[in-house]
Amino acid sequence: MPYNSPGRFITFEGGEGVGKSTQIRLLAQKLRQKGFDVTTTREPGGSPGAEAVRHVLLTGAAEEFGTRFEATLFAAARADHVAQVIRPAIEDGRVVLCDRFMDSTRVYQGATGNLEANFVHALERLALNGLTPDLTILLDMPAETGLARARARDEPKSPDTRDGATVSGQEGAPVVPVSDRFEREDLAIHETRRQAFLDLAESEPDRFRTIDADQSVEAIASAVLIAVHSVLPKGAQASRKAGGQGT
Ligand SMILES: Nc1ncnc2c1ncn2[C@@H]1O[C@H](COP(=O)(O)OP(=O)(O)OP(=O)(O)O)[C@@H](O)[C@H]1O
Ligand SMILES: Cc1cn([C@H]2C[C@H](O)[C@@H](COP(=O)(O)O)O2)c(=O)[nH]c1=O
Repeated sequence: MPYNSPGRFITFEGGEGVGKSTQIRLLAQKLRQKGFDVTTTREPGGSPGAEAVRHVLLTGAAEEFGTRFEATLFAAARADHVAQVIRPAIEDGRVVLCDRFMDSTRVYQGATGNLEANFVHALERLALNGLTPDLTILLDMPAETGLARARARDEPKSPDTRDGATVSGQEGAPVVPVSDRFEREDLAIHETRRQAFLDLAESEPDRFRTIDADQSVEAIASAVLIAVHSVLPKGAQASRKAGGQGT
């Protein structure tokens, strides 16, 4: 998105349970207090069509058809999400905060799903249609710690009440199982994903900011805010109504 447009697109990436939803919620609150109009969303999902596909992907119902099939479903969901929600929100001058985006496909289906790079790139080009995040926050921590957090979050709750099954603005979205099909994979695979995210961040230093997620919620939130300030439109907050409603 051109920097003379007030809209911004910020994605959060990282392994399981690293605190993406927590930080998006806190950042959205902070930005709204500053007067920005904020849209929070997530992948897979974020639009009615994509939310329908989310359930198929996360239950593992598509797994038996192979990684190409799953990756194509992720891309179909993303294309709808971009067209129906993300691009219109950015064009409307909103700050869009998205929980996972194209880098999750690069890592989960590409690096650990053994999908050929040209297949991943072709899907990405179709789904994004020219859009790229202004900033990607990578929350990094040992996979074991993130998984433990995710499991502690999920365990005491029934599948129907999982905190985090929906993100702000997605209430009423289809319920997902307590742990998704990817989360259940071996620790070694999750460690490979961690390294693949770090490699992506190193290869695109202008887009990525990597933050140590093995700190207090507050310390991470401060680091996130500093990173986000570098891409926010200067002076835009003064011209926007305080407390703008995100979806
Ligand atoms: N800095 C932190 N320290 C300790 N616990 C945390 C921290 N940040 C988040 N948590 C807790 O860890 C759990 C996972 O956090 P959260 O749901 O935000 O992660 P996530 O990255 O969105 O997870 P997922 O990958 O499963 O979507 C939650 O119970 C949350 O309250
Ligand atoms: C966008 C995207 C996601 N995934 C995987 C990563 C996670 O295991 C789940 C999403 O669940 P979350 O815990 O609610 O973040 O889906 C993927 O494999 N490929 C993707 O493109």
